[in-house]
Amino acid sequence: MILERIASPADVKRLPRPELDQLAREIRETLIRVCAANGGHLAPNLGVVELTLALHRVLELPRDVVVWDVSHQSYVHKLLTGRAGRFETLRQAGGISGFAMRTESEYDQFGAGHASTAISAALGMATARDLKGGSETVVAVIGDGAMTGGLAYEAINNAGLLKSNFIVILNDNEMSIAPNVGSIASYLGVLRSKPFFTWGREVTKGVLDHVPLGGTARKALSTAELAAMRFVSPEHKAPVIFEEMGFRYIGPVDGHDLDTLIDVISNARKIGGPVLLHVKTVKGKGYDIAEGDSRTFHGVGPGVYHPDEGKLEKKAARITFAQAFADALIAAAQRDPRVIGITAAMPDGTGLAKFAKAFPSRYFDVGIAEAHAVCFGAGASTRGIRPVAAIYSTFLQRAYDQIVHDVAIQQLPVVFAMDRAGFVGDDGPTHMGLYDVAYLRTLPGITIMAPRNEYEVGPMLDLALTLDGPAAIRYPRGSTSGKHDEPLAPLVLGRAEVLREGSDVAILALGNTVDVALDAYELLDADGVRPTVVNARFVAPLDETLLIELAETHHRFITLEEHSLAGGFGSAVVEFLSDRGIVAAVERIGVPNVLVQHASQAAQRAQVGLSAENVAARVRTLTPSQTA
Ligand SMILES: Cc1ncc(C[n+]2csc(CCOP(=O)(O)OP(=O)(O)O)c2C)c(N)n1
Ligand SMILES: CC(=O)[C@@H](O)[C@H](O)COP(=O)(O)O
Ligand SMILES: [Mg+2]
Repeated sequence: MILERIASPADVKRLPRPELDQLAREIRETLIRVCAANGGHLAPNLGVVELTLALHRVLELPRDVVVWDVSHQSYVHKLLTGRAGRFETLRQAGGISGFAMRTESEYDQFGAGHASTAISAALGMATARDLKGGSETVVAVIGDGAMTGGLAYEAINNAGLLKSNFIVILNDNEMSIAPNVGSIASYLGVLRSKPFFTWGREVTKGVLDHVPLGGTARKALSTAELAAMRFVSPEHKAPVIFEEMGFRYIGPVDGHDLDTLIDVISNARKIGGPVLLHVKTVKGKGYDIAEGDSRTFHGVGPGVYHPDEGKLEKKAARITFAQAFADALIAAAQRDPRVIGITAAMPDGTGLAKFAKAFPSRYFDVGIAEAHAVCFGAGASTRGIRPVAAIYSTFLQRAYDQIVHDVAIQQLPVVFAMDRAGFVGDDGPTHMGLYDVAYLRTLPGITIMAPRNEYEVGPMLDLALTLDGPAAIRYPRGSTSGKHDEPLAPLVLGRAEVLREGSDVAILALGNTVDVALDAYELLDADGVRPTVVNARFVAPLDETLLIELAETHHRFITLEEHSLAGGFGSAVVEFLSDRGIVAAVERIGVPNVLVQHASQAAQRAQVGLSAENVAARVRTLTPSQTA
């Protein structure tokens, strides 16, 4: 295998040209095989094989820099930068991350997981280079989906002012996770359809005829050659938005034509100022089922498809929290015509795709634009609409000022359905939903809830839609075990649910950690140890009445949460008790102040002590009859 011989980008540069095609095939075969077993972002990576090879062929890495936007498409780069031997460990505990990570390799010069950051970061790097008198090439690779995020335009705006030399490669595969939406997506479609490709290619070849190829010692392009590289065809009179904003626009270029890519990137390096190279790629390229359904193959779990047979594996699964939310939202919308659903480019993950089918005119995919999603909802709510913004906990971080300034301060009834709250598993630290309680519970007037299982999502959404102010419902990725589907007590604002009445120790569990508490109870019950188990339901308002009662009858609390201990639910309990002068010993089990790395959700839970065995052991230690 040629791939086995690639220890660094220098090896890619040395390969005879015909071997690059074989290398591309081996890379695709590796991606398909490893993602089948481990899960991962298969289709985005299959689409950038030639682009990544071209970058590695042209640039001097790691002296030069590539900043990958989101970086879910950086697997090929990883395979070419000394990580092929460990690639089988992709997304597994202790293994290769599914995203670029500064701690993983000197070739990952900027980490990511959230979208639309690459142009900003690359511009910052180019500016640092200029301040230090350096000459390295800085490249940002950003997808068409990520180009719907406002941060990208803030960076483009600034680049037009700074005029730094750097290259933005727009990897346009006409897809976000779902089809890309909005006027930027339409505009890119217009650019794609213009006859730049043929024209541009001819010009490129014309330019190359005058430029000696090979190495970095090419002569500078002449003014005439540079002018030719603007690729403005006579029949194309409309301004190119990127040109108007201070970039030299090149493209569209076939992102699977390796030779053209190598030529064009080589030349783009020689152009002064910001350059935008528009590359057309096919998401899932080279693997039929992924090409045919790049939406499913954007990101897949382990064992979702059979790599050789090229077909999806069918698995019966319990309803997920996201599906329960989608059903509850549809039911709410059927009852109340004011209810709308908003997603920031995550219709599948949040379940809103189902809502979109039921209520197409009340469904809004605003692009990768969480801040706008929240402010848009806030605006709509001032006119009597009941917006439900379904946004992953981690991505809602981006809209924090909108939550504070545009929702909470204005006391508007926007509902935040915060999916992926807690451990997300193999996506790793960029995607963990561990901070939402901390960043929300300081806001006056907000209601924060967490359902103990899938069936509690509906009542919580219904309650949220009756409130006059903002409400957030946090729920995790996937499902609960299904072992504790006992009927739910009616939901009352600010009241917890006592599930087991015991003595000595009271376990106060938030959301899906109720499962852990009930499992622990079963372990203990067998030995006659019976703690009280409470489904907290609300972080705000806290069930203060119950806390006071429990403090009188129990000598110890244990709080459980899939959230940062700093500022989380346990902290809220401790603060309340302390403020009331109630002396109670509280042990908080949750996530300490460390970055949680990629691993399975079960492993992440166990790592912080959110396992039935650990909770049972803690209860035993704290129960007087057990310690005597
Ligand atoms: C701030 C933020 N919101 C949402 C996401 C989820 N997300 C990850 S990749 C993606 C689509 C990106 O599309 P594009 O940039 O075109 O890359 P492609 O996968 O098509 O290569 C989305 C919405 C994210 N990573 N970051
Ligand atoms: C790269 C990215 O941000 C998304 O693709 C994310 O990995 C989706 O996570 P889920 O699989 O939990 O929807
Ligand atoms: Mg895309």
